[in-house]
Amino acid sequence: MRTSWADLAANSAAENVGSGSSANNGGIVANSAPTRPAYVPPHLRNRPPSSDPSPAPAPAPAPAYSGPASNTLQGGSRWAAPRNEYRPGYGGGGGRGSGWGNRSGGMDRGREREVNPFGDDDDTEQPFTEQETTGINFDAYEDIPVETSGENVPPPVNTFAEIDLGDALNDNIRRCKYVKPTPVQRHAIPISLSGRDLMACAQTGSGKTAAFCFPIIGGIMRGQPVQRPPRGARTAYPLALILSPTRELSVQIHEEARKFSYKTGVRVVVAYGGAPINQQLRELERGVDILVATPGRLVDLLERARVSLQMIRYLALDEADRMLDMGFEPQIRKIVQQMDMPPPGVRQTMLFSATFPKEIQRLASDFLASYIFLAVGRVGSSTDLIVQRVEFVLESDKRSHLMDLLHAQRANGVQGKQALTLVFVETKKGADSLEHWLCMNGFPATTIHGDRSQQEREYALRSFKSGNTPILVATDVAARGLDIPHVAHVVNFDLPNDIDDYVHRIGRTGRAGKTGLATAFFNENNASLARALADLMQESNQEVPAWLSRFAARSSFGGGRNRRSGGGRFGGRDVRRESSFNRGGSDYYGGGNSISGGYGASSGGYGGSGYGPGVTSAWD
Ligand SMILES: Nc1ncnc2c1ncn2[C@@H]1O[C@H](COP(=O)(O)OP(=O)(O)OP(=O)(O)O)[C@@H](O)[C@H]1O
Repeated sequence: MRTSWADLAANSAAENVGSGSSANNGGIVANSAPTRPAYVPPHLRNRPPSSDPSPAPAPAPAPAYSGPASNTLQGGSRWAAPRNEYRPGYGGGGGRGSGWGNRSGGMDRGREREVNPFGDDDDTEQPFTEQETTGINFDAYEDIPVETSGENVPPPVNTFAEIDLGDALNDNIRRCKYVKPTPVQRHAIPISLSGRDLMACAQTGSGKTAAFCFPIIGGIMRGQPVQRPPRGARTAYPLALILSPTRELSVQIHEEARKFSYKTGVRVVVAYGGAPINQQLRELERGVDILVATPGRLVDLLERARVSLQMIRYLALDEADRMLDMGFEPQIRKIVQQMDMPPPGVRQTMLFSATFPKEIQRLASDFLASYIFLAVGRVGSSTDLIVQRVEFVLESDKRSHLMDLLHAQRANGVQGKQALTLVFVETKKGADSLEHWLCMNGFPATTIHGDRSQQEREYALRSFKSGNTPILVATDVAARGLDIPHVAHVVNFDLPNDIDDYVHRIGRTGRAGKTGLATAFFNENNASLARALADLMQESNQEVPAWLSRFAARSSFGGGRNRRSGGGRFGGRDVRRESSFNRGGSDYYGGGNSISGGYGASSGGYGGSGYGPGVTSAWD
């Protein structure tokens, strides 16, 4: 028997409230070094002060795949700068392992102290142990069917210990309290470490960020030494590029990547629009191994010749389907195909998302070479950890209905604390107006949308995360990727037109094994979404109201980009399995492998009217 939504909210709140503030420090951590330090490439960092700065190349493990590892840019003589131009300066240390050369060992030079992104001084000597509490409920993921396709797929691992990530990175995994890899990590990390290109689809909140960060950081640590331009050069030459669609998501990925790369000697820099470019330029001048960026700001930096992509070995697109849709595709093509980035097969490319429409998969194959397709759970499915409710609410009743929900939630709150509630609306004006109305009615709320300044956006997010303002009214700018602990309830005050957007929105709760609640207000205006919504809910074992089923039966296949129309429940995975897929021989499909659970034939397809309306102005 189902409990009431208020009970669910209370339960969810109990799980989500009170395990300490997660206030976000936000943005780039300013370094307090009095003088500007020289950039030191990873292979020259962490050497004893008296040692010869000329590096002995790290003995890189023989790669199983001859792609990026044989990159002619690696260790090449493109840059004739004398090696003693580089001076140790960026912190590092702690490495104990063999086979990781001089990248993981060493010490802080005192020239520039690496800020501890964990904000503590813990030591990390304890081994990985199952007993440690991480808050993640792995049982929730055990039954998820996994499918891979492509040639020679490397086998998954069960533990981090099985993966050769190096001591420094392993220490950081412990600091993050990750005891064992999530399913997407179990599969994706060995694939990426073997050098293969990857298109990976896994549910929201299932740990995709680490799945692409670990192989990049590990790869840079053990890669061949790279010679880059001398100190003081104005152009930065990152080895890895991680692109994401929003500023806040780029900031978040940067924060995560800094934790994972702490004391590895790998330097991560973020560049995104709306923030002063000068500070970002200064960070880039100090050197960058991994650049996390939004496309607009990156194009700006490329046009100013402040960043060159010619040494890129790793390209990761987070929210890849969004990055390749109509709104972003031209910018992505410019960055990836029309500047100086090495082509597919030379660089290694990783695409990650919780949703991967087929037309986007087809497009994405332009950026990949002989890739492996990985689906953890059905492509575009929502996690069963989220209890989904859909209620029929007329436009004119939405505010009072929201008020009822919030009152009940407050009454059921834990220790008088309002659980964090994220309310999605369609327009920026609508967001401001609803925020004002909520505040007037005694519910502290803030907003995040594209008309707010970046400072306001970051402030709003911090205030929400810390619980100071427990209601955040947002447009789709907050729909993807944001990992905000303790969000107990997502309300779709206005439903999106696209079911994939709905999947990402509700995915702001029910993350990392925790449960969550999502409530949608539905009325005639959303009829085109009815079928996709009903199918999605059914797939995730949710109660579908009879009235929604009637709407779904009435609605034609034409609206809502109904990805399930014409397909079986588990149909529609790797597009290469479809006979219609033909990229002129530039790629191939090497067979499929369903690891657990069975999938029907790939007969699905979009019955919808083409890809959605493109990008709303909320996006960066
Ligand atoms: N192996 C692990 N053990 C414990 N927690 C983990 C592990 N991997 C990731 N997490 C945590 O799970 C949460 C969700 O991870 P992440 O943000 O990478 O999800 P995601 O799959 O990228 O979600 P989305 O699709 O919404 O972008 C984060 O708080 C992260 O720290």
